[in-house]
Amino acid sequence: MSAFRIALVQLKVGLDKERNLARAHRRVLEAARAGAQVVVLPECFNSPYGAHHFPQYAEQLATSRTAARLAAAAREANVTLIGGSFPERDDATGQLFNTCTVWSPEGERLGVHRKIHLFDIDVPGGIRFQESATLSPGARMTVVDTAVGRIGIGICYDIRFPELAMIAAREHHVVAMVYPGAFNMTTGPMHWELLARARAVDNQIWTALCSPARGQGAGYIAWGHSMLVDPNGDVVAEAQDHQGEQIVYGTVDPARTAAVRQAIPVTTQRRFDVYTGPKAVADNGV
Ligand SMILES: O=C(O)CCC(=O)C(=O)O
Repeated sequence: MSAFRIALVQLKVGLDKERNLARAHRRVLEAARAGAQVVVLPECFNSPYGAHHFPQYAEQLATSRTAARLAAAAREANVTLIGGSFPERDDATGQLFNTCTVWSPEGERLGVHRKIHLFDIDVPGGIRFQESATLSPGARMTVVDTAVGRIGIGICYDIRFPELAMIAAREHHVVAMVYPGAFNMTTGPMHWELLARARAVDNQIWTALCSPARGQGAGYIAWGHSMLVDPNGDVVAEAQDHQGEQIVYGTVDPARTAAVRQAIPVTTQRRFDVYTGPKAVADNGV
């Protein structure tokens, strides 16, 4: 597997779906012209982020205008496109999901990830959010074989659950975890970078987070700070302008992964003989 250029499109998202789609399309082409082989869009890129918006913006995958635009953009730009997420309505049940689709440079759909962990939180004096008011949780992990290698997908709050990245890295050998996300002005400064670096260093994998720009127009204020973190836990690229739209570029290099794993070989030093079973913690504490 060789190194590849990744672009994180910190997109401005507003109320007008068509404008959101057109803007995303333009930015995918721009990123490709700048040499990106993989382009990532943010969570909820066709709709403002808010439980009450989701039903109005939701689309069925089979007939989705948003999915068709993503396929066309991937094909036109000749890139692997990790298409952020949009509210999806299940054809059969009518349930809504927060869904990421992944596209090949030929415009074929390679994967679909429905956000597994819904963002239901209540931070006193900070933020209360109830994604489950309108959305249902996905029930499957997603790893996708792309032209540049195997990539694990999570959406935003999914990053708080280390099991996802751990299983993707250790059982499925992903080169990177990619999280379209839209943290906010309370939990963004608290945990965004910490979680990105934690998932990276725990698993010695590349970790990419892609946020919308911090527009204030549609209610929810995203944190911005789209970033790429290397397998050593170092932030190697980060958006500098959070208000405005910006594309963050970086290189995902498997040689860096190998070097980090060789220098600090935790991947081969795990003691599964100790972690589980009745004797995992001895009676006398030793
Ligand atoms: O985990 C957080 O703090 C933010 C999560 C979030 O905004 C989301 O899941 O959309």
